[in-house]
Amino acid sequence: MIEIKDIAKAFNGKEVLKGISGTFKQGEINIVIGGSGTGKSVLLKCIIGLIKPDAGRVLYDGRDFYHSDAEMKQAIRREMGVLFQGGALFDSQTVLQNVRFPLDMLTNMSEAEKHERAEFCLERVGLAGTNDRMPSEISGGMKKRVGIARAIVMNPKYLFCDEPNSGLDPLTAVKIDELIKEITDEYEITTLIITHDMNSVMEIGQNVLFLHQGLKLWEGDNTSIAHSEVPEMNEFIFANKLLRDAAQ
Ligand SMILES: Nc1ncnc2c1ncn2[C@@H]1O[C@H](COP(=O)(O)OP(=O)(O)OP(=O)(O)O)[C@@H](O)[C@H]1O
Repeated sequence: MIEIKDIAKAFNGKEVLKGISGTFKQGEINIVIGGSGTGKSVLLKCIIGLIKPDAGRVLYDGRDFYHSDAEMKQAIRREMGVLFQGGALFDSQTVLQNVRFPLDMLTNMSEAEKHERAEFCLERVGLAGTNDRMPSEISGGMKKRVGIARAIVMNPKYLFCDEPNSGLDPLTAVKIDELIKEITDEYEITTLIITHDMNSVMEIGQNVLFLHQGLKLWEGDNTSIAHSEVPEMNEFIFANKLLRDAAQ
């Protein structure tokens, strides 16, 4: 479980996050949604330690990240898997080398163990047999899968996905969502996704936080989202005609 408490962040006097709190439960898909520029990426970066918030706390199973010593911070970092926007693969490395990269950097496993673990993760995401392909030789959906394999290679307790569906066709996007959900269930991971994709929210969002101009305006599950009485959120979700029609 991850708890965030009153996270605030300003850049050059401009408040981007104005005190965000929430709880992300283990084994669940937690989604932060909101329009462009509402602070989703900054919040994610504050949670994973890439940007230090001006105020607030981030608790990883009770361990206060920003009030931990270097050793504890390092231990928490090793429990995180991150799927970066666009996959962020190394173009000059093969698929297998990309997946085993965290093992090379952070473990002293033998070559055979690293190979076996990376291959296992590639199989788990449906990419058996692609070890030696280069990122330029695979599709956008496959790149996301490689990114997921790399994010889970260290067996994370916490999985963070930044816009996992960006640039994918709708069918591939659904498959990626399903894969993230399956992996979350299977390994009981605390998963946090940031997105503006309402399809993901409706498909897999078990706990959804809506951000607007640096504030959390709504929180709930995907079954109650269509009945929200928050105007800003209704405007955001019903921008999608299909959802508008479905709600009538
Ligand atoms: N390092 C930074 N320095 C200054 N301003 C920043 C920095 N990072 C983000 N911002 C500002 O913070 C605001 C929120 O940005 P953020 O990237 O979190 O939005 P977002 O909700 O993720 O948007 P999008 O969905 O378009 O990615 C924006 O106005 C952005 O310009």
